[in-house]
Amino acid sequence: MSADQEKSMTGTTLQASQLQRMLSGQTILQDISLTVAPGDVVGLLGKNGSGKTTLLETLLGFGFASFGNCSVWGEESTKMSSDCKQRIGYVPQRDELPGEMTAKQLFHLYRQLRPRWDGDMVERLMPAWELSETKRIRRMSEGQKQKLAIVLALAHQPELLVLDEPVASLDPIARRQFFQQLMDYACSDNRAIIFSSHIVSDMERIVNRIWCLQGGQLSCDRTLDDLYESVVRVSYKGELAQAQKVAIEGLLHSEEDRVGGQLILNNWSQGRLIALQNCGLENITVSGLSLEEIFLYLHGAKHE
Ligand SMILES: Nc1ncnc2c1ncn2[C@@H]1O[C@H](COP(=O)(O)OP(=O)(O)OP(=O)(O)O)[C@@H](O)[C@H]1O
Repeated sequence: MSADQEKSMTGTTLQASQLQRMLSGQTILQDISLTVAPGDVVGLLGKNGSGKTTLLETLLGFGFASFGNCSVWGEESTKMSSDCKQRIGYVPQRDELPGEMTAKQLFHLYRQLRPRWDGDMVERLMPAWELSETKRIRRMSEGQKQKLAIVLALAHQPELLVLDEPVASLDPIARRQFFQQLMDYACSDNRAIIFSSHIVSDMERIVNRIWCLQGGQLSCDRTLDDLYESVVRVSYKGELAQAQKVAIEGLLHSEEDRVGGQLILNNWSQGRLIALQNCGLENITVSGLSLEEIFLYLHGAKHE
């Protein structure tokens, strides 16, 4: 193992502290502190306009923070050396591929620029993903362009892979192939992945950490397991007075039926069961939620 590889196994891949970003006089990102370590597969969730693209672009140094700082492998994001950039793969939300070129021409170019180019992977993925090497990129469909952008981002075996809505234009079969490829890629311990997507069910299969952006602020930065254990559905028999309900910590949602009801609670711990029993509730059962349900409840978007 090289010294560089050893360093990235143990060190922090990416770090941001009190990050703020203003655009056209508006605060888009506010007070964001986070770290990414080798082995992290981070899913970035947030409503339209919550700041996901702006955050990813700022972390990678495509724009300057108005306050705070961010760095990749210890190098300030906006001043990264070319060595550092070589270790990153990025798929932007909007296609930025040169339309007049073919994939074959692009590969030829990239192979010269990127020492760790994995020609075997490219040769395997192109037919598997039904991509033409000889068609001009501008004649490709949006989904085909997105797939090509993913191949290009993966082909130099980056240690940090950042994907901004990589599956938005992909059909269900292509999405499955993409996630399989991403899982293979994530198997190597020294790699880290950050990707944003609105398709939460897909994300759930691969990530081990979740970031939620709400109005430009990082409202959640938790491991997936922690989130599953923390946000739960509690079913009960009995009746809760309004005053009792208001006093329940972390209550995200509640609904009642003739014999009892359900509570969706944040920050759940087994110790809280006694407090609910003390409210006179019986037959209390606690069950988990899907990531999509958790996301909707945390955003107050799940209705009775
Ligand atoms: N150059 C800019 N000038 C002013 N405002 C901007 C600029 N770029 C983005 N914004 C605003 O910043 C906010 C966040 O945009 P961003 O694209 O980061 O959101 P997003 O979470 O990626 O959204 P989506 O899910 O729709 O892709 C939006 O309100 C957007 O209008």
